[in-house]
Amino acid sequence: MDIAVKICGLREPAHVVAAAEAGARYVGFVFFSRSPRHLGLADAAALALGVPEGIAKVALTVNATNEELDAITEAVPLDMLQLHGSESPERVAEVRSRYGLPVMKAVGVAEPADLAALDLYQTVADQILVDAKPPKGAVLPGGNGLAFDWRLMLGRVWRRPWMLAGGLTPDNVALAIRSTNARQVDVSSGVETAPGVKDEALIRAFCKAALE
Ligand SMILES: O=C(O)c1ccccc1N[C@@H]1O[C@H](COP(=O)(O)O)[C@@H](O)[C@H]1O
Repeated sequence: MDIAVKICGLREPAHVVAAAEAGARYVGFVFFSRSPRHLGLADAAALALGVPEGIAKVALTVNATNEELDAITEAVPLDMLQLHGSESPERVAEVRSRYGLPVMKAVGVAEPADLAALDLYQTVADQILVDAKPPKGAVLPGGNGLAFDWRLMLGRVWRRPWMLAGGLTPDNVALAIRSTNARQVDVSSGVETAPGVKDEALIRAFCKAALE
């Protein structure tokens, strides 16, 4: 089975190397100051330069303004924008056209009613990211290490490529793939030893479990 892995929230060159060597197809950089994974522009630009050809560099933003997105896209060589806030379908379409980059829109899922948003966003985004809905009052809209009930995904078909996220770890990613039929998986906290602290061995273990 051809599975694509995204390792999100990278901050260290050694972790980019580990992700690349382990077969990840996407690496994510977080531009959200409240996240322990937040990167400044200069650090992100330097990190992006070390990403091997063929691995997509994804900028994760949360309700970013045009000014913020202008600064990010001017400073950092990117292949995709991940919109992880409450961006409307119109805003997703605007960002896609303004920056000429593929856009992946994240949608938080906790119950069947949440899936309707996926139908809507697939009409304007290049990809959709199905993540767990954050708990009420959470500081972060994602990256909380929280999974949702994968049975909600049974029988769902979308016309756009989609990625499964939320609480994935080296221990559960194979089951998550089998349970949801996902062809793409995204992880952040599941390959960390503390919030924002990635671990090479966990990155390699996650990729191995997802890809074998
Ligand atoms: O990782 C973050 O800090 C983050 C901040 C704001 C929005 C999203 C964030 N991460 C994304 O959340 C999902 C799930 O992460 P986890 O594996 O459950 O920790 C994933 O798509 C990350 O890209």
